[in-house]
Amino acid sequence: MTSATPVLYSFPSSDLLTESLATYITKIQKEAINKKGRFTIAISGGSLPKTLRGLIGKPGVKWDKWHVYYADERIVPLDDPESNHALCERELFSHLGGALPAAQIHHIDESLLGDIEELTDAYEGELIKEFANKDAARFPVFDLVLLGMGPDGHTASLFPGHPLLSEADRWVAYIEDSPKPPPKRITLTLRVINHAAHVAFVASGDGKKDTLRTILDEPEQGLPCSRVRPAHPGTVSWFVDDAASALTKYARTQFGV
Ligand SMILES: O=C1O[C@H](COP(=O)(O)O)[C@@H](O)[C@H](O)[C@H]1O
Repeated sequence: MTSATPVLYSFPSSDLLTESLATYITKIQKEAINKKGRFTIAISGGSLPKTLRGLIGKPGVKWDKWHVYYADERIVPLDDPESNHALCERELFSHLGGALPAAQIHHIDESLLGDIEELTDAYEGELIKEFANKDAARFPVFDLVLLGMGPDGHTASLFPGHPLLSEADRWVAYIEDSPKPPPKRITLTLRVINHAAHVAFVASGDGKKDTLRTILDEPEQGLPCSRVRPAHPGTVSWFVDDAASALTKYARTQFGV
């Protein structure tokens, strides 16, 4: 089975990056809705939610068709500053005037914070409700997964050298020893990410340039981000700024949809 080759888009400013990312997401959303009447997306936390501001007020975004999941989440209350859901609420959802129904934003069950195994099963159950039997695939096929890139090359809550990278069965898995705080998290597994129709990474700033070079120029090092290669006909794109791409020799593609 062939897997997608990364496509690199690099932008001179954060405004251009966010605008182009919004255009890209809107296009994928339109294709998904035309095909099946809904759009399934998994969103990361960290610096990513802020880069989605270009979607706010953008014509053509059909929020009522969105079904949002988290690529990873920290095991903290939903209003905790460490929560990826809280971050997405603050940066995006709270600016939509209720256009994206709350029931279509699938966050962790806060009543299960004390039992990470049960919480993980419950979150996997949310995905099963959406995806099981829809396309007869063993793994869910998200229309789009949006990922960040940590300075150590981690993505979602998949960390370099961690055994979770080899999880072959689960859709959602938990980690209790995350090297980046907080230690307890859940994450989509690499298998799920690599079954998505489209995956897009977003990374910006000078602090990311060494890691981005390793990921794109030396994929054989096997950093988690390099291991994101959706199977054909899936795609993997990188939306970065010129500061982050300053060291990579990887070929740039002119953005245009
Ligand atoms: O801990 C996390 O880190 C990654 C990367 O974050 P960034 O701030 O360096 O962009 C993020 O994608 C993930 O969702 C988050 O839980």
